[in-house]
Formats: sequence, structure tokens, C-alpha cells
Amino acid sequence: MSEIGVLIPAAGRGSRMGKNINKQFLKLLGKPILYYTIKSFLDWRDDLEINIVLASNEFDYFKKNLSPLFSCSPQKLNLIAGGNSRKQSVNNGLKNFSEEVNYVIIHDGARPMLRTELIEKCYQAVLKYNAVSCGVRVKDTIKIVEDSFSKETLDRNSLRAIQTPQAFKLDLIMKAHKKTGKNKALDDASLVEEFGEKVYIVNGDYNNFKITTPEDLKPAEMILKERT
Ligand SMILES: Nc1ccn([C@@H]2O[C@H](COP(=O)(O)OP(=O)(O)OP(=O)(O)O)[C@@H](O)[C@H]2O)c(=O)n1
Ligand SMILES: C[C@](O)(CO)[C@H](O)COP(=O)(O)O
Repeated sequence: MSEIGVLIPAAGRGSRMGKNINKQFLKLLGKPILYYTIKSFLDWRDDLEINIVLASNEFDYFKKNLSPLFSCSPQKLNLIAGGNSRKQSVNNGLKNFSEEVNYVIIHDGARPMLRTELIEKCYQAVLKYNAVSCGVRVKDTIKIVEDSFSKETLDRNSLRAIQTPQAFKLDLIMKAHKKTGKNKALDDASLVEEFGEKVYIVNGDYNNFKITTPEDLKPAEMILKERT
């Protein structure tokens, strides 16, 4: 057992993708998106406790189509039933770690271009700061728009587009989940902010974008192809 837990929320509907299967089961270079996400962690270290949060009616699909792709024993990948929101899914995953786990790294199943270097960077930072998120500088000018008219232009220097992985001391993120974020769809770092603790931002990776809409599929495939 490990003191590091990995939690991969993958129980979403993928409504913006508009396909009739969970977007994380769509294939890139012949393999499901979720395969690459999990593989990044297996490549990073072999002593992790890994909780994968899925819709309960997708467990069988996972066991039949994804488990055989990994060389590790299927028991190493714990399947946990998700909830109606990302927050509920993460919460279900958090509650299912063993007592050995002190730190948890949470990473969207829908971000398959994760590099092991970025996981290591987050892990080193969480040992020091207890709560960490990845973020990248925004490249576009960002405006607040109301009724189709520009209201305000934000200072780009202080903006970051937030990604996962996000890493936390397990007891801290569990408390933050319990006490904050009612009725809001937020990332886990926002819950820690609302709880009153600081979140350290490490530089993320522009290639670690979330697969959200159909136009994300082609660039993702190109990035993965370059790595093979
Ligand atoms: N009830 C939910 C909702 C989301 N997620 C996961 O959270 C991650 C980020 O969410 P997002 O990209 O918003 O995924 P979906 O909710 O599936 O997308 P959409 O909003 O388009 O339906 C995904 O890996 C998704 O599977 C989850 O585990 N449980
Ligand atoms: C957690 C997250 O990936 C940070 O960018 C993102 O918030 C999850 O996506 P959602 O659309 O907010 O569910």
C-alpha cells in the first residue's frame, strides 16, 4: 500500500461532446481516452492506490474493455461509483481510500495527455504546500461580457486557466469537501480556497487540456501520436 492516492473522476456524461457513450471511452489512436489517463499514473510510480470513479453501469464496460489493456493486476484499479456532479464523484472517491493514504492527486479522466513530469511536480509541491493545482497562463485577452457587450477586461497577468492534476493532503481535501461548495460545480482547489486555506499553483501544460467538445479530439490524437 502507498501513502499516495490517485483519484480519477470519470463518471461524467460528456454532454458537450454530444456522443452516445461516455466521452472517456471514445478512442484516440485506437485506445480509450481513459486508458491514457490511467497509464500516465502507472508509468509514474507503481506503489499508488488508484480509485477510478465511474458511473456504476459502466463498471462492466471498464472491466471488459480497459482492464485487459494494463499489465497490472485489475485489483490495483479500484472502481468506485460516481455521483450526479463532479464534486459528488470526487467525494465518493475520497471516502474509499485506505488509512495509509496521506496525499491524494485528483485528475480528470478526460485529460489523457498528462505527463509524468507534471504529476511529479504536483507531488513535490503538495509535500510542501498541502494544496496544489496546475494552471497555465491564458493566451487570449479575457473580458467579462454582459448582454453581449464587453463590461470589463481582466488583467491577464494574474489569470490562470486551471487544470488538473490537483494534489492535496487527504484530510484537508476531505474537510473542504464536507464543509464547502454546496450546489456549485467547482474544481477541488476552489473548495480548499472556500475553506480558507491557500492553494499553490504550479505551471501546468498547454497540452494537458480537457477533452470536452468534438474539436478537442484531433489535436489530442496528434499530441499522443508524437509521443509514440
Ligand atoms: N458527475 C460527474 C461529472 C463529471 N465527472 C468527471 O469530471 C471530469 C471533468 O468533467 P467534464 O469535462 O465537465 O466532464 P463531463 O461532466 O462528462 O462533461 P459535460 O459537462 O460536457 O457533460 C471528467 O473526467 C468527468 O468524467 C465525474 O466524475 N462525475
Ligand atoms: C477541474 C477542472 O478540470 C479544472 O479545469 C474543471 O473545472 C472540470 O470541468 P467542469 O466543466 O468544471 O466540470
